Amino acid sequence: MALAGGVRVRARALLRAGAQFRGPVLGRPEPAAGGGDGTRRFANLRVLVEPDPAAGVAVMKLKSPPVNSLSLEFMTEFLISLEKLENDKAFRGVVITSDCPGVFSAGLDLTELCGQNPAHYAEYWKAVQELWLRLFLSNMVLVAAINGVCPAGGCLMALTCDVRVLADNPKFVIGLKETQLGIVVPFWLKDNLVNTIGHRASEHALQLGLLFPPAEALQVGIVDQVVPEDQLQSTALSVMARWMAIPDHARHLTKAMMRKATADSLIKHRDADIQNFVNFISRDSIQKTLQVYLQKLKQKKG
Ligand SMILES: CC/C=C\C/C=C\CCCC/C=C/C(=O)SCCNC(=O)CCNC(=O)[C@H](O)C(C)(C)COP(=O)(O)OP(=O)(O)OC[C@H]1O[C@@H](n2cnc3c(N)ncnc32)[C@H](O)[C@@H]1OP(=O)(O)O
Repeated sequence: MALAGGVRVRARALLRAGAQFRGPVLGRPEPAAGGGDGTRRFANLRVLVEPDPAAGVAVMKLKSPPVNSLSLEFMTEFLISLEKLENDKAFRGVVITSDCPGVFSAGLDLTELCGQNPAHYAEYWKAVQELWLRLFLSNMVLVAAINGVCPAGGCLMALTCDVRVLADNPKFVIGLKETQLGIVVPFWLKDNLVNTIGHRASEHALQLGLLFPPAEALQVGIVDQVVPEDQLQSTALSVMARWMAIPDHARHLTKAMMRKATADSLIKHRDADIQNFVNFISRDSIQKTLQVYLQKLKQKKG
């Protein structure tokens, strides 16, 4: 699936501005881009990709400090990296994890949702839809190695994955807390949750805006495994190895079959969903609530 129009334009702008794959990452000298040794890492500004072509797997590390919030730039860069892996036949699986200590992703970037104009909200929501669709319909096996708090839009990303492994730390809660912020999850994210944990559990989780700590997350089924923090990466890779043992075409066709109806319901109503979002987020009452919330977050330290 190709990037949607607005996101593609922004992607091109980012690439022109230099957000392409580059050699040295984390201060380590590496072969020049295109060196072809098959082992080097590559990165744009906010996503670090560690490829292991021999295993057919890449680890994507979200590194948009402080909290990996889903800004337009971050989502665009993420999708560029994902598309690059999708287009490279060497890669059949991706582990998604965070490079920001204690936070997988804080979800939608609240500064993108506050005090902007309708055109911006429309562009932003289109990018959120695109992020979800591209992950949800990915040909590759996606394993989320959740090494931090994972609320709302962070959970959205994790829910698109085939498997979620959560590090066992009571601070690492996961869930769709939207109602606590006075906002409502879109129907397609609700469907994604229902497909994952069932209808009744979703009703409770969504209405109450529940954030599940590890043991509860496992019990309700929003994650598949909880492991000690120091075993997260190795567990994610061994889960991946199990999935990689299945012939790709059969696995992928099965995944597509299982997910088609849920994805189609958004694909058929993308414009209406954008309009709905713009109308909702532009309301004075919603703007006020989000601004107060953002201010509270900012004052936390002070
Ligand atoms: C069609 C449908 C119609 C309508 C639907 C409308 C909307 C639906 C959207 C549904 C999908 C998803 C929604 C969302 O994702 S909303 C965002 C929800 N996220 C949160 O509530 C998390 C908020 N953040 C936190 O709780 C903490 O920051 C966190 C992640 C626990 C980390 O804590 P800590 O390490 O202590 O870090 P700080 O809190 O000090 O934060 C550091 C820094 O980051 C800023 N920040 C945090 N979160 C966000 C964010 N989500 N967006 C933007 N900025 C964020 C924070 O303000 C601090 O900034 P500073 O300048 O002070 O450094």
